[in-house]
Amino acid sequence: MAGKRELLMLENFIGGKFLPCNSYIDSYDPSTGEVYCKVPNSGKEEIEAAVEAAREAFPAWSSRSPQERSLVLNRLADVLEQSLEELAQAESKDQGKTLTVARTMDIPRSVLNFRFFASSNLHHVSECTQMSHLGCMHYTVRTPVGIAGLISPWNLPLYLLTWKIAPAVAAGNTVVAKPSELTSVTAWMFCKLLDKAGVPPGVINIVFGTGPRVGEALVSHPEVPLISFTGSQPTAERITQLSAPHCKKLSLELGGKNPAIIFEDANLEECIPATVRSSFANQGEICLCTSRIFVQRSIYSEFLKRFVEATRKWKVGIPSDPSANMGALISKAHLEKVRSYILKAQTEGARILCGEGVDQLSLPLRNQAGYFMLPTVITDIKDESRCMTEEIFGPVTCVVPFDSEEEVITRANSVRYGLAATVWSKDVGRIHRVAKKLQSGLVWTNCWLIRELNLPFGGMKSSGIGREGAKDSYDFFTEIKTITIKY
Ligand SMILES: NC(=O)C1=CN([C@@H]2O[C@H](COP(=O)(O)OP(=O)(O)OC[C@H]3O[C@@H](n4cnc5c(N)ncnc54)[C@H](O)[C@@H]3O)[C@@H](O)[C@H]2O)C=CC1
Ligand SMILES: N/C(=C\C=C\C(=O)O)C(=O)O
Repeated sequence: MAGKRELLMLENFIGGKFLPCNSYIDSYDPSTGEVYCKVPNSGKEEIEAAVEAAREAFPAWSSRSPQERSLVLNRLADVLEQSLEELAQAESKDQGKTLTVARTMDIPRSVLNFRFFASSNLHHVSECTQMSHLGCMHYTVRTPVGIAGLISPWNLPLYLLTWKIAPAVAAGNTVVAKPSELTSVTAWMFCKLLDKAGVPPGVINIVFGTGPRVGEALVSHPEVPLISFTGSQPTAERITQLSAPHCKKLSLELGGKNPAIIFEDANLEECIPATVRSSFANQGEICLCTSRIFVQRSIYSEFLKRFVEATRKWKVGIPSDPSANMGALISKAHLEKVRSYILKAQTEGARILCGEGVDQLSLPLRNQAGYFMLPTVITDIKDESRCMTEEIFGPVTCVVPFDSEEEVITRANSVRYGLAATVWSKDVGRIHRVAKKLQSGLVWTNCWLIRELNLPFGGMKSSGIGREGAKDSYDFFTEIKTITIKY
């Protein structure tokens, strides 16, 4: 008889120490549907302890020079990089994404997050103005805000967690972070590296558990003046309510319903593979993924045919399969939610051209209870349909025709979200016109997801509040003060 498999037991990391918790939550391997890990089910008590540790560490950490803090961040990048393979394996197992994506995107970007903010933090300048007629000068100073509360989602676990931790600590704050309870493993592994990198105890505290229990305890804590959150719009609404009595600083990076606009002069050789990737990368579980594809009518049939052919080649496989383009979705509940959108579209008269319900998924026996589905293309669907207006956050994309530039801008802007758009055309004038009129925090033209970390990242409308990036993150994680000197 096979022996009982040992579960991975995570612990909170508070004040430089790993601490057990009174209760635990099951964490599943999305590629098999089996429980393989136990995550602390923390609450108020653990948040109290983490805030206390962060409070104690703050005076010394915030008094260090930016150069000294940068040295620590660079060491952290180095030790993360030395553990790249181990972290990639763990991220892929915990999240369901392919090992290739974890190896080439998630972990390298986590390393880069520390290197990038270690460097950008050395180059901030402040403003100064003169009032010579009054014998005055004025200047601004920035100081760290204090204890930063950071809440991250499950789609890019270590990547998005470090995108918050790095700028927060670079600016001199100490942090209490709460990763998603669905994907906590790499955050816990990251804690094991902090001492080696010379991060003092209490500077980075990580508390695990669910949103309603430990997330709300963190958001409501009166000594945490700032919350940076990435996740869903309903959770952002709750965080906003809980923060309001304390007037907390908020950065909210939320979902999208991102359009791709493909004009008749687009280079389809480049556009089709890029749009397959923008629709289905990371199982469609990236807030920047395309989910509404508008194609100019004169090339609509040709595009659709070639797009469906290319989608059918986007291989779903077990995460460790090097030839797989897509792994498993995050959870059973999420898989069911994504599938329910496809059923809804069908009942509204839309056509499913490939994927769910049309093609056959083939998986090894051991993975048949995993949360896999095929990339799915929907057409003949109305702009008002739920599939065209709500964030699905899975491998599902809709393709519809359009006639004119003005029309497609109105239709692209007709949803509540405004995060990322892509525009495909060779006409430079049109690209500038359309990009300017799109209600979207990011517009990629003739490409997708080329990131420039220096520049603002974030969304309009229900896609969020605030921006992240070199200067934007620094502004968010510091308080500004204007000082007047009369001489
Ligand atoms: N980056 C994005 O745009 C993301 C969007 N989503 C969207 O949200 C949908 C639901 O996914 P969820 O995992 O439920 O997202 P979520 O927004 O509930 O979870 C994100 C993080 O917030 C925490 N959280 C949840 N409730 C909280 C509360 N009341 N107070 C404080 N923290 C709380 C979670 O524990 C997690 O760490 C997805 O289907 C997708 O549409 C999900 C994850 C990332
Ligand atoms: N925030 C998300 C993606 C960010 C990507 C980046 O900063 O490059 C998300 O999917 O939630």
